[in-house]
Formats: sequence, structure tokens, C-alpha cells
Amino acid sequence: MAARIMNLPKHGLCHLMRTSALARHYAGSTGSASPPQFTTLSVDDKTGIATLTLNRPPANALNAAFMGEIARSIKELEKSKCRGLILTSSSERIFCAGLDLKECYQAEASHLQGIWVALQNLWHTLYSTPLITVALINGHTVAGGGMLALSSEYRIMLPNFKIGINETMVGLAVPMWLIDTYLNVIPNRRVAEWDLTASRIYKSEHALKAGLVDELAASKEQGLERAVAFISSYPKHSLVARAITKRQFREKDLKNFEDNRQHDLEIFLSNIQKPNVQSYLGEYLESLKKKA
Ligand SMILES: CCCC/C=C\CC(=O)SCCNC(=O)CCNC(=O)[C@H](O)C(C)(C)COP(=O)(O)OP(=O)(O)OC[C@H]1O[C@@H](n2cnc3c(N)ncnc32)[C@H](O)[C@@H]1OP(=O)(O)O
Repeated sequence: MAARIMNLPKHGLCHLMRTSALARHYAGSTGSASPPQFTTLSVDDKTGIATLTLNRPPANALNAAFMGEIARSIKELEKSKCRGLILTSSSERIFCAGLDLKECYQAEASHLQGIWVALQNLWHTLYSTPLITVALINGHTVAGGGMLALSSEYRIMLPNFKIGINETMVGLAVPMWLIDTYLNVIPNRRVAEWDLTASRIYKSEHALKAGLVDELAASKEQGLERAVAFISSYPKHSLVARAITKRQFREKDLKNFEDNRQHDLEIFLSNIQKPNVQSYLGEYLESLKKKA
């Protein structure tokens, strides 16, 4: 049975706890952090595999609270010595639509700063986690949603959805840490540069051919089975060595990010507050509304 967990035991595999108890645990263990609102987390006691389900309707658009919640869950799972993490969505159409653009439109600089810092922290937490990570992409995933998928180690996608990084189309530069993340998946620099400058969005089937995702699954249930099989394919005795090896692959990207964290924030703030970008954002949001 799926149950929310937050404060997990430090040794052995994770245990299931019921929602109310978890909320109390979480509030007690993290001081000021509020109880989870936008995610549900369940852990299979036998396999030690956690499933974190994104649940911020209608589009799982990322605001600071949502991103903080995902990052905190990952940190808690690391402490609990869980083996792996599956990221998925409660929506049948959208895995994640990226940053909450409504919160980026005509917002105070301090609010925009909070959003970007939360995005930076979430990327850093997911990209650097020793957990074995799988994105089960059961809906469209673009921009910040693409970041969640690409920062994971393995991607399983359902057919007929879209995946990609469309920042330039929205008027935002792709940050260096996301370029590095993309290159970690699509090492062909020319293809990567073209994709990211042109805001290329792939359909699932094409994403598989291009190597942007690793498998297609016919249904969410099949995707979950495949995700569990991927995580379980790593023998227990190899987990520490595996985590160190993963870290070594990602270390240079993480260091580059730390060296440029402040500059990266300044670029975002300067870009997003430009009158032409704000005006385009307003039109873009209208076009999303009209479509509905
Ligand atoms: C990545 C790191 C570096 C940069 C980081 C972040 C930058 C960003 O993330 S910018 C965000 C860019 N995101 C987008 O451009 C996505 C826009 N959305 C879409 O293209 C589609 O919604 C999507 C393909 C995801 C899904 O299509 P549909 O299934 O057809 O759904 P709808 O379009 O009808 O959307 C449903 C509902 O959600 C609202 N919505 C969608 N996206 C966002 C968003 N990013 N922020 C806020 N709200 C969003 C949309 O307006 C609809 O709302 P209602 O009209 O109220 O139903």
C-alpha cells in the first residue's frame, strides 16, 4: 500500500508509515519545513525502492514550495538508505510542465529569486544523489520537467508524449548546468547545441531513437515494473562503489555549478525581468489558457 513517508529510519531498508504519522514526523524532524503538499511518497519495504509521485495539478508546474518538497524527500530517502527512487506523476497527461510560468509573470524580484534558487537546489540534489534514479515519464515533460527527467539516471517514457527543453522559446537562456546535464545524456555536442538553441521538443518514439529516453513502456504499470527491474539490476554489494562512480562522472558538472551559482542566478533574474520577455510570457500564458 502506498503511504507517505518523511522521517525514515537511518539503517536498513525504508519502512512504510501512514500519512498522518508522517506529516507529524516531518514537521518534527525538519523544524520550519511544512508538511508535504504536492507529492506522495511510498517505499516498498522489500525492495527498498521509493516512488515519489508529483501531484500539483493541473500541470505539475514547479514553484519554490514544490521544488523544495521534492528536494527534501530525496535527502530524507538518502538518509534512510533507500536503494532507488522512481519519479512519476499522478496526472495521466503531464509529467511536469516546467517552472510555474504564472509565478514568473509580473512577479517581485525576491519571488523570482526564490524560484530560481529552489530550481538550482533541486537540480543539485537530484543530479548528485547516490540513489539509483529513474524517471517514469507518464506524460508531457518540458523545460524544468525535462530537467527532472534528464537529471535522473534512466528514463522510461509512455508513448505519444513530448519531452524537451524549450527555454529559448520562452525567452530564457539554458543554464550551463542544464547544458552539462543534457550532454550527459546526448553526448553529441552538435545535436545537443541544436536541440537546446532551437528548443527542440521530441515525441516519445523519436526521443527513444535519439537516446533522450532509454525505454518506452505501454502503460504506467509496465513502466513501474521496468523501473523496479532497472534499479534491482544493481546488486546490493555494488551500491557504494556504484554511487562513488556515479559521483565521479558528475563531479565536474557539480563543481562548475557551485563555482557559478550566483552568476547563474543573476543571468536568470536579468533575463526574466526584461520587458520583452515579460510581455512574451503574458502572451504565452494566454495561449496556454486559450488552448484549454
Ligand atoms: C530547465 C532548467 C532551466 C530553465 C528552467 C526552467 C524554465 C522553465 O521551466 S520555463 C517553463 C516552460 N514550460 C512550458 O513552456 C510548458 C508550457 N505548457 C505546455 O506546453 C503544455 O501545457 C504541456 C505540453 C505541458 C501540456 O499540454 P496539455 O496536456 O495540452 O495541457 P494544457 O496546455 O491544457 O495545460 C493544462 C493546464 O496547465 C497550465 N500550464 C501548463 N504549463 C504551465 C506552466 N509551465 N506554468 C503554469 N501553468 C501551466 C495551463 O495553462 C492549463 O491551465 P488551465 O487553463 O488553468 O487548465
